[in-house]
Amino acid sequence: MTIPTNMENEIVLPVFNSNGGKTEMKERDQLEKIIVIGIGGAGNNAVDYLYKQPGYMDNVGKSVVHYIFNTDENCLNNLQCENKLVLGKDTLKGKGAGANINVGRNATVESIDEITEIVKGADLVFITAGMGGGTGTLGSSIVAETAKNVGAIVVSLVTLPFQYENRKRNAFYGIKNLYKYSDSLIMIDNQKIVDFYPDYEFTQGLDEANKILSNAISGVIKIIRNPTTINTDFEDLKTILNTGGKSQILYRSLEGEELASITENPDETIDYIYKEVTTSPLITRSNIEQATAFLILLECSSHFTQRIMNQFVSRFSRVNQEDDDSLDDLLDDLANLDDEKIESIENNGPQVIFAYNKLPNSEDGTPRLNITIVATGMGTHDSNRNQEQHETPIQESAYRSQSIKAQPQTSQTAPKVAPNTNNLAIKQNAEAKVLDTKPTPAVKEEATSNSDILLAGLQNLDEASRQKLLELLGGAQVATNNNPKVEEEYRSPVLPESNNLFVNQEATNKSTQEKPATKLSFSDDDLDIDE
Ligand SMILES: Nc1nc2c(ncn2[C@@H]2O[C@H](COP(=O)(O)OP(=O)(O)OP(=O)(O)O)[C@@H](O)[C@H]2O)c(=O)[nH]1
Repeated sequence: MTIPTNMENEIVLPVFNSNGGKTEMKERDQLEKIIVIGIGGAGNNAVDYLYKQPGYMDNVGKSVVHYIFNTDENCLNNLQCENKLVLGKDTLKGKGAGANINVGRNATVESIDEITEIVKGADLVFITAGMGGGTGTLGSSIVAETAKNVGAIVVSLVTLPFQYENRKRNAFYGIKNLYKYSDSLIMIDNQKIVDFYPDYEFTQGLDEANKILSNAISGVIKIIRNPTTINTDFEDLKTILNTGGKSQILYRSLEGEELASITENPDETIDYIYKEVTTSPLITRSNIEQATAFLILLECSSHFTQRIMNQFVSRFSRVNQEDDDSLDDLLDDLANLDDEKIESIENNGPQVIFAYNKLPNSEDGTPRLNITIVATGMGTHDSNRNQEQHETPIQESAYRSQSIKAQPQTSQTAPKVAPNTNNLAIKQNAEAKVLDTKPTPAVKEEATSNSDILLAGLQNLDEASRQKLLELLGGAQVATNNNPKVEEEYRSPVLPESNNLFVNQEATNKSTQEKPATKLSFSDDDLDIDE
């Protein structure tokens, strides 16, 4: 990808102050539009950490739009990021959601038109939040759904609560919803901060988690934005994320003693690097060995020779050199090479898209390595790389195929608050969003940590709830057109009393060929609301 230098093609993005009103305009070029949104206190802190990363704002951060959303206006005012949105300001008057996920969700829904305006035209949206609190837990999935609605790729990065907070249940609701609207979901387990850094001062420990969140975000942006010797771009990221399954973003920066033996003892050093990269202490289990596709950016000093690079990347692609020998017969007989013979070539290993950038050696001459990996396809049944065999995020969702790719924002007018059809659907779905999926006893027995419970739960619900969701979305989008009753319900800060929040039964019946509508039962009693 070449970065355009022609400033005539600039587009203009709206920037909000803490009142949700536009205060200034910023100019960007016509690169893919990338937006980073931190929602709730933890999400805000992660974006703030990103701002503080040395060199980030002077480099790739310049071409990215950053926002912080929160119900708590004070929290927003204390942070560096200039683009701020107070959620649910009319109702909450800038006060926080008080750890009540119902309040946080309604506040986000109240601000849905501003959020839509912000994500309009986005190609890639990062959403970061802490699961378990009032604002970010369900607010994040509403933002994610809105971003999917404009056709963006959504990468979500969240923290799981400390065990002592007793917020696992809320966190589970949040993760479950966010998972549906995310092309990639990365989870950092706060509890592991205690296990890995028991003697760190409290905020220093939190910063370790914030560092991982912000490194993952900046690593992916670098893959897209930084011109590299072997180039990668946004399309490469899309190819990898469209492989389907769960995905993981890993980042590691290494230098010094541990790498010093890379030229004398490459095998041992590569073992060390592989372990360092794939076992990041705070990230929930990644099962990276199950990945079916990788996007790997290696930025390294001159110590990393062709041979070493080949050995290292082969660890991920699981290439067996003998497989390549079997191609000799075909190469010797090129004149008779027909499609059938080409079809017989097996692509057994994961797909790997590789980017490389040379780094200067460190001052004392020792090696340096920054590695960013987007791994995906974990949890799909077929680990072969043939993409057609996977249910891709785009293929699987009628909702996504209906999504409208918005045009880049070119107007200088303030964001409108007129409701649109997609927003109404989101508002409606937000009410029905939380399914009744308490972890089964079996899951509880197996689970040993926050992340185990959450991950086991996600795996459990996946197929059935996805189907339910598709039915719901198919009906709901048609149904909510100009339905003032629905609009009114969504404006309401509290949920309707009815347990059955599936609003338009008639449309759903039509969309499911007169089968009974899928009922998504949900009441406030299902939520673990600390009041
Ligand atoms: N790693 C990390 N986790 C955090 C940080 N701040 C909060 N958390 C975690 O995120 C969870 C949610 O907290 P917040 O993000 O502050 O909550 P919120 O979404 O703003 O919700 P309300 O405060 O209730 O409006 C907490 O339970 C913590 O586990 C942070 O700076 N770093």
